[in-house]
Amino acid sequence: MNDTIDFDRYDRIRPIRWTGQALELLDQRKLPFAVEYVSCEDSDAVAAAIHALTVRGAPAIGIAAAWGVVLAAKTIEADDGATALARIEPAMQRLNAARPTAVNLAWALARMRRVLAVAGADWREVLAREAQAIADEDLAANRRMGALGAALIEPGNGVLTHCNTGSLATAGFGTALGVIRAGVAQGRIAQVYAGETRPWLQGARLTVWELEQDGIAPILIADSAASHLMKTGKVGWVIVGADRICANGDTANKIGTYQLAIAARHHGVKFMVAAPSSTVDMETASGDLIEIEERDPGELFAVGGNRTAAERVGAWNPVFDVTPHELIDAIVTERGVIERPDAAAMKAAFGG
Ligand SMILES: CSC[C@H]1O[C@H](OP(=O)(O)O)[C@H](O)[C@@H]1O
Repeated sequence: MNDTIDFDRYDRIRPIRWTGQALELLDQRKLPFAVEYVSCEDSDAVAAAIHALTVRGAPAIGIAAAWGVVLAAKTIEADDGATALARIEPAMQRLNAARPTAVNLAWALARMRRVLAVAGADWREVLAREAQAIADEDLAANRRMGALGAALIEPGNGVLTHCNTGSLATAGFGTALGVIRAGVAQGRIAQVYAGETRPWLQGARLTVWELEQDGIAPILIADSAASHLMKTGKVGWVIVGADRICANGDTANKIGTYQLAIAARHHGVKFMVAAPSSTVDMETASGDLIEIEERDPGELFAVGGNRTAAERVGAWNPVFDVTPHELIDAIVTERGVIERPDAAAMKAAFGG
């Protein structure tokens, strides 16, 4: 076992590219069968890309929104930041409305507002520097989280992950998938199991693709096989990401996470949430206050454009759920590990 991570091998995918004039997004609707970037020339194109899941994943949508603000600045005339802020606010509201659950979107926009409000005549350059800083800090946070989370994993076990929390969902390396990459690199993880993650198949399409780029061979399972896998004793940890972690540790994440946590506790499997501090929302007291995004029921009727459901059927498509903090064994951020998270532990770690 070693404690080094070869980032040249494990951190090569970049879903978001800033050209200086436009934002290029790796189109995650088309992976793994096509690797294509789309170019966003204005902030509304970025908002549309976030809503359409062209770019997705809590940290990644925050980063994309920050660059969306930079694109919006191209259309604004102002001599200082405060004047620009008033004029750019409508575009920021449209970016914020793109998706409701991941706090990173609002967090990134609030950060852009803070620097713009006090900027001078160079306010456009200030915005661009802040967007780049948000991306750079996310990458550094993911690499630190990887090491902190991997250190919790006893060597020799398998791990199960859900959805996609890798480079595609962040500035690079990933959150939960970063922990898994680090655990594999250090020889701690014997086998990675990936849940397909219906209906959008982030696991089957994105996580499997990412791991294959690293030379890691995951085993794909149906979402409905997760409890049965845990019963076999082959998995020591369930490791997932987050879209919003509340002041008491309740965590919103991809739909299906909650039932994984229930099954994990029943089978004595440990449950880890890995997310940067930009996903922590100390303003929201508990998980019942989180707005859960519901998407087009049509996402349940077909896969890859091929219908899989009988005709004339209704559907309900919430795309997140909330795992109560009592079912979480560890929350890992770049600031450290919170074991058995609750309101007191979160306050000690994040203030508020
Ligand atoms: C590090 S990504 C966090 C989070 O975002 C994903 O949701 P979506 O694919 O709908 O953007 C999923 O919940 C991940 O765990």
